[in-house]
Order: sequence, then structure tokens, then C-alpha cells
Amino acid sequence: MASFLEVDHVDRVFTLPNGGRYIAIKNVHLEIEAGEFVSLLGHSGCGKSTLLNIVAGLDQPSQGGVVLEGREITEPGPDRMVVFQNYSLLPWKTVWENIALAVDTVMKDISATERREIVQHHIEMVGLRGAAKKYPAQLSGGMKQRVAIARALAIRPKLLLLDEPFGALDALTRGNLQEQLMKICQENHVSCLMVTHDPDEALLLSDRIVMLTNGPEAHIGQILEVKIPRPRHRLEVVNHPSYYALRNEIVYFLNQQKRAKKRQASTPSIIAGNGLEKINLQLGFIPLIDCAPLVVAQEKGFFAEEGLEQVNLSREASWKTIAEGVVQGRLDAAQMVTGMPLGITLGMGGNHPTPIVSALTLSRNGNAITLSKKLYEQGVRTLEDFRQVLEQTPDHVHNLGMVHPTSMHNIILRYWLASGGIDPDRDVNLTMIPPPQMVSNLKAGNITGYCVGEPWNSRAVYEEVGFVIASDLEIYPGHVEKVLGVREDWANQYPDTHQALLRALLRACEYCDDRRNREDILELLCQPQYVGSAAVYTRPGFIDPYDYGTEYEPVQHLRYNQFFVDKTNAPSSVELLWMMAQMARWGLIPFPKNWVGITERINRIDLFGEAARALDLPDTPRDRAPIKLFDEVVFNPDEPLTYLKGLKIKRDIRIEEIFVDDLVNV
Ligand SMILES: Nc1ncnc2c1ncn2[C@@H]1O[C@H](COP(=O)(O)OP(=O)(O)OP(=O)(O)O)[C@@H](O)[C@H]1O
Repeated sequence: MASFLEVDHVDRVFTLPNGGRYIAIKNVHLEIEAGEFVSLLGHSGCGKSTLLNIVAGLDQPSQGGVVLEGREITEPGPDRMVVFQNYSLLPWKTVWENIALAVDTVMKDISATERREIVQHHIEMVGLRGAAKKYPAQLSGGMKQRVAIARALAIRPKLLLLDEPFGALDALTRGNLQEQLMKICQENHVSCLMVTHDPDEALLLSDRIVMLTNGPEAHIGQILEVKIPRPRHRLEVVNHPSYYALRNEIVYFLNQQKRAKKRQASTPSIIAGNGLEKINLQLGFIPLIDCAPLVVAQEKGFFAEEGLEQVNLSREASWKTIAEGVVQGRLDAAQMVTGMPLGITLGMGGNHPTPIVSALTLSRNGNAITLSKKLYEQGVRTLEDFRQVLEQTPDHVHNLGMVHPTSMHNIILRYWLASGGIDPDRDVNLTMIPPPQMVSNLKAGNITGYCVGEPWNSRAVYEEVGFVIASDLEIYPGHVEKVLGVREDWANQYPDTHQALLRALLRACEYCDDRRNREDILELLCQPQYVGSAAVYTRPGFIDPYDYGTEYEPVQHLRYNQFFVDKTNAPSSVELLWMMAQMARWGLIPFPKNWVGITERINRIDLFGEAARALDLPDTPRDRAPIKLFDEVVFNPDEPLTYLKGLKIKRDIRIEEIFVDDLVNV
């Protein structure tokens, strides 16, 4: 007998912007029975969502096909409903209207009374009777996800597709919703295919767990059967005799995959040519407007013109994966947040110290602090208003997002809060979230606000979930934002390649600051392989006036994203020293007694000068001047310890000598 769903030897090959091909999944064959709950598990980027999208009909396989009850899937249909992590509810419709819209669109053949009954039934099924008239903005993240599930189930799909449906929720809400979903699926005999990263979630919910190997050419590595009886309850599942053996198998599989990835990364192929030691480079970037120099160097041919014929821009999931990629050698170089070369060099966070050098600042400015629209409605307009809200709600934990401990976003947010008398570690809770996930976390109510680069502030304004309370032009205009980072041993091994890379990026930076090119660059950035965002919220600040989401007129910020003018690109020891002081202030690193040696080792002003001179561009270093932010406190680069002593809100500052000669790459 034919199975309910058959994924029949599916391949998915993506065409890359450089004309190359990426085989994401290869020869995946899977059969699912009616009423079965199957999870897809694997490391980030292995192809889980790609496979789910193909089953949903949102994407097409390059080879093979998918058959549901004997019919080939070629497009989305009401027999398969997808629930995404970010709910995708219509913000201007109530809970009732969101569900009714789906039911009215799909179930035209039944009477209006029957349709109303279905909506009512599903609202009750997910326990939201009291919230039927509420709008998404008035719901918690868990409630919104329940609406999304009710909406998907209301039109009676044969197959429910879930793409990390609980990923954005806190642990308690996630637990409750997992149990509800399990109950609903069992009572209604719904078949489910769910993407997850979480072994415990997979074990609780699934009949089978399909584990995918890492890409490229990801395929099914192992399938585990979970023979724990139903109905299941979390405690019984965890106490079941097979639970830990199954869990260990999953963890073992994932660890094996991780090791394989490391092995692949440690033996990259090296292609020499054009007088360069290596012309094939993997460069990491994060989808943000300020990845523009990398995109431009690729798309406008600057890499190729400098002899780097095989450059692949690797869109990375988070700053953490960028750091790991460079340290482990999977990436040759990457766009990095300001303090990342320093953090990695000193082995921040208990990691092994790995010397990183930076010979180029890629951009300045471009960040803002966004707070939730709810706070705006409560009258918050200034930092002092926010402080008062915190004071009035001492029992409420305000989570604020930042992208990485070593990023300027973390430092600026902390600086801004502390200048208003808010202790960033005690009065609020800072949490690390990758830039593209900020808006969905704000929407879900997991965070109250965040500091991030564009377009992720403008998107919150555009979607009316947040407002910009301050931009970095007000807090610290002209600060270093992104830098190019490479391992020191890589720079020593490939000096000519490094110079070619610096030249190509320097040319790209100059191109980016010619405002005539900006509309053209915007078009490139909006492409899915780069930032993949809509122009309507990517344009503000980059080209058009920047919208704060307030009642005031939008403002034209000509220097909001700065790539070349005003000596943008020369690394500066004073700026790195300021960053070092800030990171020490918050206990992220010890303050090095020998700061001069450390800054000189990281910031390779000599290598920048060599590249600039080769292009006939000015190689003038930045001035060795004190730094002053909006609060008028002066940072004198000759007396960083006096500065640190004078700060009111800070952690215990450790001052240690760090022996640079002992820092070697591993
Ligand atoms: N349109 C595209 N063009 C090129 N490569 C793509 C495209 N879409 C996905 N990929 C690549 O295919 C691979 C699989 O991506 P996919 O999103 O399916 O992974 P995933 O397992 O769902 O990851 P995560 O758990 O991080 O969401 C990744 O390497 C991704 O970079």
C-alpha cells in the first residue's frame, strides 16, 4: 500500500550568485504514515527547512518529488498547513478574524454558521476563548503561537508542517504548548512533520526522529523510532526506560556531525594563482546593511580584479558562528563586530586565545536602540522615562537583545543605560540574539527592546512593533562598527592574498560611500542570499530619512552608514583601547596592563597603509585624540585606568598583564 506521504529521492541544488551550485540536500527518501508525528533534526544549515518547504510546496526539488496520498505536490495547498517560528499573524486582525480569514478562504462550500462554529471550536481547542477579540500585539508569544496552530488546524489539513514552532518561546510556555500540540494532534489524528534543533522536544512529540547529516549534500543519517506509549506526559516520557538511550543516540549523532564539520574545516583546499598564495576564499558575513562592502566587492568584480577569483560569501547564522568559523579555519576572513578580534585574541568566555588581526575598518555607525511599541504607548520617550518604568515594575524582568558580547551594540546599549542610572546587569537582563531574529523576538514579547544594526530597527518601526529611542549618531557618532578579521597565522601564511583582500574591500568601501551608488547597492542587499529584506524598511537611514516610529518627522542621516569618508577605514589604537576599557568595565575581559602591545598586535595599521598606498588612496592614520560620547565624559587614551576608576556603574575590574608572545594560534 502506498504511504500517506512519500518524499521520493529528493535533491535540492541552489544556484549561487557567483554562478556556482550548492547541493543542499541529496537523495532524501522518507515515507510517513497517516497520523504519524515525524521530526527532522540536525545541525543549523543542514537543510531541514529546505526539505520542509519542499513538502509544503513553497519550494521545488531539483530532482525527485513529493507525493501526498498519491498526488504529486507542486504548489502550496490547504491540505498542508505550515506553522513558522514567527507566528505570521495579521497584526490588524483579532484572534477570531485571523482564524476566520483562513477558514472563510478555504471552506467556501459550507455555510457561514458552520464556519463560525469551526472558528469557535478551534479557539477553544487552544484555550483562547477569553482572547478572541484581542489583536496579536495584545497577546504573549505563546498565545500567538496557539493562534497560529489553531488557524492551521481549523482548515483541517491532512498534514501539519511545523518549522521550529516553539523556538522563540520561553521554556515554560514552550513546555505547555508542546503538550497541547501533542494532545490536539492525537485527538484529531493529524499527521505532522516538524523541524527542530531540540532533542528533548523531538523525543517528547515524535513517533520517529529523522536525523540529517551536515550539508552540503545533506542526507538522512539515521532514523530513530520513539516507542514511548501515548498519550504521553513529559515526566513519564523522561522517566521511560528508553528515554536516555535514545537521547544519547541523538547527542552522539550530532556530536559526530560536529566533528566531521571540524575535520572538513581544518583541511580547506588551497588554490594559488595570479601571484597570490590563495585565490579561493570563504568570507563570512551577517545579513545587515553594513555587509555592503563585501557584497559590492563580490558583485562589482573588485575581488576578481584583485586576483581573488573564487570568493564565496557565506551568510552566517550569528556572530558566534562567525567567530567559530574564523577560529576553526572554516572561514578565511569575516566581517566582525568591533570587539571580536580582541575578544577572540584574549580567549574571552573561557575559549582558547587565538590571535586575530584587523587591518581594515569596514564601516562606522548604523546602529540604534529600539524599544517595544508597548513602552511607547506607556509614554516612554526618553532614557529617563524608561528608568522610571523599570523603577515602577521591579518584579518584571525586562529582557533587552544585543547581538554579541563583543559588539558595539552591547557596549553602546550598556553605556547608554548606565549613563541614565540603569545597571545593565542588575536592572535589566541583556540577552544575545542574532540580528535577523530581533524583530520576531520583540514581536513575541521575549524582549522589551534591543540594540542592533540596520535594517532590523527600521523593520520594527515599519511593522509597528517598536520605536527607535536613540541612534548611535546621538550616542557615539562615528564609532567603529564592523572590521575585517582574520587569524594572525592566516595573515602570515597568505600575505599577498591578505593585501588583495584589503584592496578589494577598500575599493568597495569607497564605492559604497558614493551616494550615487546607494540605490543600486540597496537592490543588491535586498537579494535573498545577502540581507534578503524588503526595500521599504531597508532604505531608511541608508538612502532615505530614518524613521524613528514616533510622531516626529523622519530625519535625514547622511552619515548613518559610513564606509569610506573621514578616514573610516584606518584601524585606530585609541578606538580599540576605548573598546578594551568598555569590555573590562563590564567584566567581559581583564584590562591588559600591556594594552599598547595588545592593540598593536591586533590593529595592523601597517597592513592597512600598504593596501591604501597600492591604490593611491590616503594612508593617513586616525588622530590620536580623546573620545567623548553624548554624556560628555572624556576618555583619555593615556589614562585608561583613571577613566575606569571614575565610572560609577561598572563591575569589578581586573587588571592583568597578558603576555602577547605566549598567544599562539592553535
Ligand atoms: N536560496 C538559497 N540559495 C543558496 N543556498 C541556500 C538557499 N536556501 C538555503 N540555502 C543553503 O542550504 C542549506 C540548508 O538551509 P536550511 O535553511 O534548509 O537549513 P536548516 O537546517 O533549516 O537550518 P537552520 O536550523 O539554521 O534553520 C544552508 O547551507 C543554506 O545556506
